[in-house]
Amino acid sequence: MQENVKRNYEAAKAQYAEHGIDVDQSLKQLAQIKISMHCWQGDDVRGFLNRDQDLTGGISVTGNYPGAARTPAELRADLEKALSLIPGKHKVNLHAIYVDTDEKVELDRLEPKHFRRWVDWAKEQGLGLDFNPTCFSHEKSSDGFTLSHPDPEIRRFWIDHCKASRKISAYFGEQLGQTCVTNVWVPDGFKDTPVDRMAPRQRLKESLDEIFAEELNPAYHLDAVESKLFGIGSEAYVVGSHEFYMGYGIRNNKLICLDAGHFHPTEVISNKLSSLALFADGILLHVSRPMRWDSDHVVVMDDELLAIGQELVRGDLLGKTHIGLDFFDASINRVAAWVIGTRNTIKALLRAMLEPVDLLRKAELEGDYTTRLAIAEEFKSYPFGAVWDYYCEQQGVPVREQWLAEVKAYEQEVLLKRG
Ligand SMILES: C[C@H](O)[C@H](O)[C@@H](O)C(=O)CO
Ligand SMILES: [Mn+2]
Repeated sequence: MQENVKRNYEAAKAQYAEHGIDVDQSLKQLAQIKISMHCWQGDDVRGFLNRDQDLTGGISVTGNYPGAARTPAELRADLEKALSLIPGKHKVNLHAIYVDTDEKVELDRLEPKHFRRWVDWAKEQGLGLDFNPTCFSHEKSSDGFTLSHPDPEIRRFWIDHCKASRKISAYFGEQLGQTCVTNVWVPDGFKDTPVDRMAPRQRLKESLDEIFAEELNPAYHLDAVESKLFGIGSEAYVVGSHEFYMGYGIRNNKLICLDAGHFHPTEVISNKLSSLALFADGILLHVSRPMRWDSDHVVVMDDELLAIGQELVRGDLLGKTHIGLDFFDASINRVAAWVIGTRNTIKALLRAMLEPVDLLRKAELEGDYTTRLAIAEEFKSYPFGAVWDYYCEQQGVPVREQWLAEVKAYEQEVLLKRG
């Protein structure tokens, strides 16, 4: 261990201890938290199933930074590089289009065997896996509708795809001995004001009921549903709105997925967690950074990220929350994007764990808002960075920006050699 890292850590630990904060205990807790790192940052949400298909579904990736992964093997190598620079043991979140098989197979016919190589790799790396049906970037979603489509044949295709996805998820869970969360997000919606808001929602509900009809072992598989306010091309109306999935998830014991970019621009998901936690079985987060819209920028240490960490820690919600990431930026090195966003998410949790919550809560209960504000502000400059450095060193990953040199070397040696 670097001498200065250890020395700074001991000094920081003593400062926190003065307020009753057990830093070693916090680091033990932090090491238990798995972040689900989304594979789609590695290749701009292209996948391997229909590589010539444009990205659709009202989401968009901009930038042309060289080195995007072109094959499952390249994507795994990039993920490995990123994960080697992030402290802790985590999960990788796959979309169905990231299937790794030599067979030509359609989305509704996918089977666990088509993902065997991913499972072998995850076992080898000691990782968990999460999953998502891909209800976009396909000819059968070209008019913007999938599970709520008025045509029963198209609906059937997407229902079967989602059912197949649950089987794959259960297989992941069984093989890896840990829960696989499978998140259903569909882009369905209208660009302009609809006449009938009810019928598509009724159809979506019926499709979901059929998809979830088969009970699967929750030790290995959990379902989540993700809402959205608007997308590109669904500005006026999204079938799977927040109210729709709040109702659906609570009534049917599904995890409710909150994506940081899926609400009104001044609305924050941190303020929703405590309410949702009182009524929902569990929560899935898509930690993202909306820049004026659902732009999926790389997660940085901003107020909202810290607020999410604080809500999870203060509300004791880490046990019922699955933390996933959802950003995609093709204007910077994609491995660096993962490292920055994932390290920040973990760092925000650490910052939240190093706050004198009991003291702040007591001040609030007593109506002493002066103390609440004063202490909260002073703690913003407490030496959490020294604790973070120590944690990185303890977990065997680079301290501070030292990881960047490794990414730059990987860029030279691997990424820039891709055509
Ligand atoms: C690729 C993801 O499934 C997608 O980003 C979804 O989670 C979403 O957030 C759509 O806006
Ligand atoms: Mn999302």
